[in-house]
Amino acid sequence: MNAQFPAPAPADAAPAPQRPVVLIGPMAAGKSFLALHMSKFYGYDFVDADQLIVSRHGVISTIFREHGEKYFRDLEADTVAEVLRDPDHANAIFSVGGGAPMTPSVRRMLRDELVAYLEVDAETVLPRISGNRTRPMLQPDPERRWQELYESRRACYEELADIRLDGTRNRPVAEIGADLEEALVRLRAPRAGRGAPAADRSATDRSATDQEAQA
Ligand SMILES: Nc1ncnc2c1ncn2[C@@H]1O[C@H](COP(=O)(O)OP(=O)(O)OP(=O)(O)O)[C@@H](O)[C@H]1O
Ligand SMILES: O=C(O)C1=C[C@@H](O)[C@@H](O)[C@H](O)C1
Ligand SMILES: [Mg+2]
Repeated sequence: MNAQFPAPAPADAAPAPQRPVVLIGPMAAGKSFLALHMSKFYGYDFVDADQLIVSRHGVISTIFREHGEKYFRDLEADTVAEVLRDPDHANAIFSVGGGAPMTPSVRRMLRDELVAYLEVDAETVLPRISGNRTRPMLQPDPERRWQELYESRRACYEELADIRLDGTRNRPVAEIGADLEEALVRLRAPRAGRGAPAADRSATDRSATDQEAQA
């Protein structure tokens, strides 16, 4: 959980500049699909770390084969850092690869960002990756490897999540997207003055205050 978002601000402070929303979650959860949907239906910019890497360095399986995983992780960390510091991407829904948050430097960056975690179950994802021969991290047994990876990464996703999105039971992307938009509107709404009586504050304002108290 990111203790710094939303940042506490006095009532008369200028609004914080908009930041991208970083979508995390396991491989084939639907992060890129959701980010694209958010750009089409809600007007966010679409930015995807894997796509940027492919456009600049070629296909991921070849990068892994020719240079190894560490080389890919370094490219990935550089790409995430570049997008996060680019003011042109301030309005983006930014999907990152399933393994990106496992890199310590990426994890540190994401602790200061607004992070949405797309949670899924094996029943939803296994049909999407069954028989896959191109995802290097899933070889040689995609179904078994996907489950092992999710188990080992789940705690990290949970730790970083400001927003948790339910992508289980093959939920349609339109429903997941509506949940994300609703969460963003709530989190980004101007907050009531700190001195306002509790009854004047919305449930989200109260839960943000509770989060600060626990941070
Ligand atoms: N809500 C959904 N309903 C049906 N199909 C979906 C949904 N979300 C994603 N898919 C399908 O699942 C596949 C994987 O989705 P996607 O590429 O978006 O996953 P990802 O989380 O970005 O994975 P990676 O970590 O590899 O980048 C795609 O073929 C996509 O069409
Ligand atoms: O989960 C992972 O480790 C990966 C996920 C993909 O999005 C790609 O970033 C790559 O195949 C590695
Ligand atoms: Mg993707």
